[in-house]
Amino acid sequence: MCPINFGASVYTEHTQVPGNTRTYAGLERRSIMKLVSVVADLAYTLQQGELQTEITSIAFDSREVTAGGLFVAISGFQVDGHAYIQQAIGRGASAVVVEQESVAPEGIAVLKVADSRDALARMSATFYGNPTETMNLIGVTGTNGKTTITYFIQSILKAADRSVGLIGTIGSFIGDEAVQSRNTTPESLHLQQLFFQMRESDIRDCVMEVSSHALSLKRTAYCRFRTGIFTNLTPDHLELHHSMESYFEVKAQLFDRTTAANIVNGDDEYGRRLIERLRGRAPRLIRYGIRSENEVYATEIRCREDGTSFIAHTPVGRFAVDLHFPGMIYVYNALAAIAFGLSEGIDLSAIRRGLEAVKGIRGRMETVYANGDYRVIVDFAHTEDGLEKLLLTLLPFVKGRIILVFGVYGAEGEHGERKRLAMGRVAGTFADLSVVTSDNPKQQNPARLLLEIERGVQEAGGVYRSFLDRKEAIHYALNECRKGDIVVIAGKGHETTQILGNAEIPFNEREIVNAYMAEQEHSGLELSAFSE
Ligand SMILES: CC(=O)N[C@H]1[C@@H](OP(=O)(O)OP(=O)(O)OC[C@H]2O[C@@H](n3ccc(=O)[nH]c3=O)[C@H](O)[C@@H]2O)O[C@H](CO)[C@@H](O)[C@@H]1O[C@H](C)C(=O)N[C@@H](C)C(=O)N[C@H](CCC(=O)O)C(=O)O
Ligand SMILES: Nc1ncnc2c1ncn2[C@@H]1O[C@H](COP(=O)(O)OP(=O)(O)OP(=O)(O)O)[C@@H](O)[C@H]1O
Repeated sequence: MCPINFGASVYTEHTQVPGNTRTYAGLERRSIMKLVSVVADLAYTLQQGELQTEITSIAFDSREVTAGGLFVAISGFQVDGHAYIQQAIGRGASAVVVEQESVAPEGIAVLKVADSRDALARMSATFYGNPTETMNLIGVTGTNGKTTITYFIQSILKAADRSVGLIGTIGSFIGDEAVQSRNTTPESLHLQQLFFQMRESDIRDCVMEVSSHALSLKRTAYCRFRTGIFTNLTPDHLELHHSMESYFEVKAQLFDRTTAANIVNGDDEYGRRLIERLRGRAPRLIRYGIRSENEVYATEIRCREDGTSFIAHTPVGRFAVDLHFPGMIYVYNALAAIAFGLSEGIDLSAIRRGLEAVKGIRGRMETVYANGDYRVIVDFAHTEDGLEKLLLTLLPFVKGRIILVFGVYGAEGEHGERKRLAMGRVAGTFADLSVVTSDNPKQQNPARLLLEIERGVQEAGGVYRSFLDRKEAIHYALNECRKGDIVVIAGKGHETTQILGNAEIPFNEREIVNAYMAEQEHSGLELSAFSE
């Protein structure tokens, strides 16, 4: 019997997902497992207490501990979880797992491990009955394109009449039920809870985004992946990985753990390096890309303002596809999903139906306002590569100017600064007007971040204006918009908050744009503000 504890607070997230968002209230089921069973596959030293202690739940946050729970103390980036052991015990924890010498009252079991994050992953998988052992788990990794590919795969599996779970940046789905999430790849405990719930709902297929943070921080340890998909690798998250080499090595780890297929972008520089490494090894390797040397490739690619058509070539036949997304990046993302469909033996007509059924993804090339004269797009482009590809996709279709509103979140220090400079250069090169602003500056000085971005725009000879306040920046861009122009608001995509200091403030770009436009229309100002 597998113990379950889905309290209402098990999964507290910030971003919104579309659909009927699932809450865990009312789902709480309690079972009890002896500590000795929870740690059966764990290397540990028992410092005090009893292994016969009964455990009702696991928590890595003291604020979420419930009576009879097991608290795992993690030394974090911000604070040290060991400082919250007393709080966890105060909330009823009957056992704690630590990686530093810690004191606890008599009667509380204390287990010392080498790595708390790894221990959390191990115990969570055990506690929830190792659900991925009986699942078809597909992991998608790479810098850009993960979310889109997971949505394409979800839709292909649905077209093949299979129930599917999805875990990623915009949120997670247990079948059609949405679950909000904070991270692209949730913490190991939350992952195992999601997998468990999927199995409870008879869902065997699950497609998930696997971020490099997740791989580094052991969130996906003890998950059994059948298929791995690699999209591309361009500079991002270097504050954690320090170099592209170690960023690549972390991503590559996923492909040592797969059992059914590895699907890799053969046109990407790092994809080719991965292919060299995987060639001749099990499991089956499938390369995708535009070039015909790949097993799955595309010809006759035609981009329209509202979509892209192409002929997909596969070892078992070719077929026409018409995507609802404009641009080459979506051809790549679709080819990855096609390769997956093939590896699963799904027939080509279902693959095509699945791809064409994806009408839009929140914050991915999303038109949030349009009238005959101008269009406002929100997109999640937040890397140099993503921003460049977004602007290059739009360039052929814009009759007037591209007005780009963007900021760059990037960590403190040289990597963050380099990212801001690089994205500033891209904006200065391809946008007619850059409106530089803030994007989750968090604890950093927003004015300094803007100066670093501006330097890039200036180096590229771009025209720009800067506003610390993102809402003001959007208003300025909308007010500047003339017939034929496109306003692109990049960086936040699906996100609905702005993080300033430690505060997370509601910030919905769709609402801001539409409220402003409604106001203009109402006051009759549109004639002057949006004249040619
Ligand atoms: C940098 C990073 O990855 N941070 C993650 C990390 O948080 P942390 O180490 O900073 O946690 P902390 O605040 O120092 O706390 C340490 C420990 O003390 C505990 N604590 C804290 C306070 C308290 O009162 N009681 C208590 O027990 C915390 O629950 C935690 O276990 O562990 C947390 C729990 O798993 C994550 O939610 C958190 O992700 C934060 C929100 C984050 O922004 N992560 C980003 C960088 C991230 O992971 N991104 C990737 C990639 C996205 C992409 O592709 O672009 C993702 O997968 O989302
Ligand atoms: N194949 C691709 N190559 C380059 N850029 C892409 C690609 N696919 C999408 N993008 C850009 O990256 C943005 C994010 O796309 P998507 O959400 O699919 O990627 P992701 O890998 O999930 O990102 P993240 O992990 O940061 O959430 C898109 O809005 C688009 O601008």
